[in-house]
Amino acid sequence: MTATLLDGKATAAEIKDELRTRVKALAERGITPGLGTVLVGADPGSQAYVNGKHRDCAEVGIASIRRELPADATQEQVEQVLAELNADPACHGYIVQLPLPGHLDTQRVLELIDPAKDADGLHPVNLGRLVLGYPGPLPCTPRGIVELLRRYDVALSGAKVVVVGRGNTVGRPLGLLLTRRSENATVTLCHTGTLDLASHTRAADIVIVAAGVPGLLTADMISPGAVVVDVGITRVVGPDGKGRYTGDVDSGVVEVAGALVPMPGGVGPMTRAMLLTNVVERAEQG
Ligand SMILES: Nc1nc2c(c(=O)[nH]1)N[C@@H](CN(C=O)c1ccc(C(=O)N[C@@H](CCC(=O)O)C(=O)O)cc1)CN2
Repeated sequence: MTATLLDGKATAAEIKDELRTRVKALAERGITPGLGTVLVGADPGSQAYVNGKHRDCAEVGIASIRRELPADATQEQVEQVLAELNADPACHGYIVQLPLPGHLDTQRVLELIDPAKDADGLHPVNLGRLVLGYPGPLPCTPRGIVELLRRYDVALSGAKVVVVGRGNTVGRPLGLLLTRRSENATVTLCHTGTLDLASHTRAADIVIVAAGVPGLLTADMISPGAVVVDVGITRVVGPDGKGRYTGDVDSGVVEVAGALVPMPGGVGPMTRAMLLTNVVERAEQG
C-alpha cells in the first residue's frame, strides 16, 4: 500500500481563494483586515516566516503591519510595541514571532497581547476558552490539521486518535479540538513519559506526531491503512554540511499508511492559512 498524500499546500491555496472573497465583502463594508507581526532580532528562519506571513497577506488583501526590533531590545521596548498594536484599530490581529531572544520574558510578552487580537490563538485566555468550549480564536496549527482532515473527508467522529506531543502550541490544544462534540474523536495524548509508545500508535486510526523528534514514527508503529499527520519540523545538518528541515515521520511510513499529511507541504501551509482565517474572522466580527 502507498499512502494517499493529503496536500496542505493545495488546500491552503483553496482557503486563500475563499478568504479573498471574504476580504472583498469586508471592503464593501469599508473594512480592511490588518495583520500585525512583531519580530525581535534577525534570526534568518524567523525573518523568512514573517516575510511569508506578509506575502500571504498581500495575496488575499489583508493589510500588513510590521514591527521589527533589534535582538537587544529591552522587555519595555517590546511591551511598548504590543501596547501600540493593542490600541491600533487598523490591526485586527497580530502575532509575536517565536522564539524570542533569551533575555526576554516570553510568557509575559504573550500575556500582554489583547486576547481579542491574538491571531495565533495561544493567549492563556483563548486556550482557556478552548478548554471551556467557548468561542475565540483557535490555535493555528491544530485548527489547520482539523481543517485539512475535514476537507479530505477523514472521519473523526468515533475515530481513535493518538497525538504524540503535549506542547502548548500543538499537542495539548489539538487534543481539546478533536474531542469537541463537533469532532467527536477519542484522543490519547502521548508524550516523552509514555511507556511503549508503539502499543498506542498501533491501535490508532489516526496518528498525529508533533514531538520534534526526527523519524520518531516508523512503519512498524502503525496499523496498515492508518492516517498519519507529520507535524514535526526540525532543522538538521546533512552529511554535505547543508541544513534542511525534517519531520517526525520516517520515510517508510508511506508504504503502510492509508493517508499521510507530509512535511513539507502539509501542516505548515495550513498553519499559515489559519492565521489569515483568524484575522479575517476577527475583522468580520467588527
Ligand atoms: N508566533 C509564532 N511563532 C512561530 C510559529 C507560529 O505559528 N506562531 N510557528 C513556527 C514558525 N512558523 C510560523 O511562524 C512556520 C513554520 C513552518 C512553516 C512551513 O510552512 N513549513 C514548510 C516546510 C519548511 C520550509 O519549507 O520552510 C512546510 O511545512 O511545508 C510555516 C510557518 C515557529 N514560530
